[in-house]
Formats: sequence, C-alpha cells, structure tokens
Amino acid sequence: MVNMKILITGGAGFIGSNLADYLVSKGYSVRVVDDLSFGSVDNLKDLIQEKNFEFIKGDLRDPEIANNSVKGIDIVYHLAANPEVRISSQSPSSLYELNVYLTYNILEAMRKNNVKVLAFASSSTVYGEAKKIPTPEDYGPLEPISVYGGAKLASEALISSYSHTFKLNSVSFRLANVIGKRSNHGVIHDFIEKLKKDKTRLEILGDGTQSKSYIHVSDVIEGMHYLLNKNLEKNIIYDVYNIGSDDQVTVMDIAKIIIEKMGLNPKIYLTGGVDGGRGWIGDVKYMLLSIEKAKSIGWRPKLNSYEAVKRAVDEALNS
Ligand SMILES: O=c1ccn([C@@H]2O[C@H](COP(=O)(O)OP(=O)(O)O[C@H]3O[C@H](CO)[C@H](O)[C@H](O)[C@H]3O)[C@@H](O)[C@H]2O)c(=O)[nH]1
Repeated sequence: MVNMKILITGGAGFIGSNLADYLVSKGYSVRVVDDLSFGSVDNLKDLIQEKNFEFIKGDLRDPEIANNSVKGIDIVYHLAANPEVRISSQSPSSLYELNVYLTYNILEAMRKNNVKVLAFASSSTVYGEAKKIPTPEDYGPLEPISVYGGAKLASEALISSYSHTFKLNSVSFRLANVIGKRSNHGVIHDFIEKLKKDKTRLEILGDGTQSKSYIHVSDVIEGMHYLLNKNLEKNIIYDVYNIGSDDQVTVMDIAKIIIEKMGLNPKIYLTGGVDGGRGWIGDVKYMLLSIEKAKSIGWRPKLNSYEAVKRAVDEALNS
C-alpha cells in the first residue's frame, strides 16, 4: 500500500496539511493541490523538501487543474472546500461552487483518468437537527439546515452515484467539529482572537448553550486513513462513517477553558443570537454523532471533546 500515490485536495489547509504530514511520515507519495484561499504554504513547510511530496497551486474549479492533479494518482482525499457554515445565508453560490461543483470536477477528472479510490471530508451538518442523538449514519431523512450542510450532502450524493456508475471505491466521512493545530477558523480561533484584542470582554454569539461533539484533527486523520483501508480490503463501493467523539461540550465551556488557559477574567456577553440562541442562521445547536460503526471496525478517538478542546487551545496559544 505504501507505494501508492495519494492526492490531497485542500492539502494546504487545516485538516489537509495534517493529513499530508501523516501520510508522508508513513512513507506514501503525496501530492497536494490547493488554491491557498483558505490554506497556506506555511502549513507545508516541513514537507516541501521531501522527495515524496509535491505541491500544485491551483483552483480545482478549473477542469484542467483537476485533470492534471489526479494524473498518476491511486487515492484521492477530497478535502478542498469552503469550511464556513456561517456564510450559508450570505454566500450560497460560494458553497455551491467550492463544495459541490468542485467535487463534480474531481469526480469527472477521476473518471477520465481512471482513478478509482476517493475519501471525502463530509460533515455532521448533513443531518441538520437530528431527532436521534447520538445520530447514526443510517439516520434519515437527511434535512440539512445550512446551505453548507446541503452542499456537503449534494457532494455525498454525487460521490455515491459516480462510485456505483463508474466502479469507484469511496467513503464519505461525516466529521464532527474538528479542532487542533493549524485551525484558522471556528470557535476556539475566534475566542482567542477576540480576547487578544480586548482582555476585558468576550462576546459569545448565540446563547452559549450550543452543544457539540469536538474531535482533534490527529484523531480525524488516523480515523480516515484506517477506515478507508478497511473498506478497500473489503472492496466496498460506497460507504459512510461518522467520525467524532462520544461526548459534547458547550460554547460556554469552551469560553471558560480558553479564559482559564489565558489567565484572564473578562466579562462575558451573550449576543442571544438568532432563531432560539443559534450563533447564526443554520447553526445546529445540539450535535452528537454515533461512532459505533467506526468502533465496530476497530477505530476510536484517543481524545474526548474536553481533552480535544484543551489540547487545541494549548496548540493555538503556542502557535
Ligand atoms: O465567535 C463565536 C464563534 C462560534 N460560536 C459558536 O461556536 C459553535 C461552533 O462554531 P464553529 O464556527 O467552530 O463551527 P461550526 O459548528 O459552525 O462548523 C464546524 O463543524 C462542522 C461539522 O460539525 C463543519 O464541518 C464546519 O466546517 C466546521 O467549521 C457554534 O455553535 C457557534 O454558534 C460562538 O458562539 N462565537
């Protein structure tokens, strides 16, 4: 397996660059394609000299870039996307272009170049406000409440259909809130930046009770790699796994952890948010994924949500 050549779309981003480090350290040849709109070459600085590593700067909305990126590749990890749920009500077109159309371009390039294996970074947001908690992979009907979640679900549908039609082996990974080294967005990043600007106050969007499952990026990349390989051993055409942890933390808990680690004593302001205390339109207030399916195959996260948040806060403060 190690002589396989792997493409990571969005590989200069937060999850992608951590995955690139991991796969290169395991001896794989890795190619990254990224337009650097959300990612950064700085995230690849440990890899750029490696002979098994290659970086292409390019926008995958261009079919020619997609085509050149997949040439000679055995496995594609498709992570390139706009990661912001919160822009759903302002920029649906960006989410369509970057999170749906771009997936189509990758699938077309794979079909034309006979590339047969795809792992996709999908999201917990495909479930919308699930009535079953913890939410298993076979929960339905799927009713996303953000355009971001809708776009991820549309990509999953394209991947399933291409996999069956053109005989690919693919897996969609529905990720809980991923945090850790190199994350440049999301609640931890936002709170730390706000407190660096003004130590005396912290504004929390929403009512602070938003409760979600958080997972450290190191657990995510190990999980995706492990589960994809298990599925390949069984030649499964298309499959879906949740990747998360077994507990949840609230936004208020996260604020308290950050405040304590920064040694501050700010006044906390709750904006109240929108639509019953959400941070923004389409913010799912309560999310916990069932990870029993992945556990039954032999994967489980090393860190729970609390441990992951604490580690991610340390990493952000020391970066
Ligand atoms: O200043 C802030 C920023 C965030 N929040 C709250 O913190 C929670 C988490 O927000 P993030 O922006 O960290 O993350 P999201 O839940 O919106 O989305 C994240 O997790 C999803 C999967 O669960 C997707 O994969 C997505 O790409 C990823 O950013 C939300 O409830 C939000 O309301 C605040 O209260 N104040």
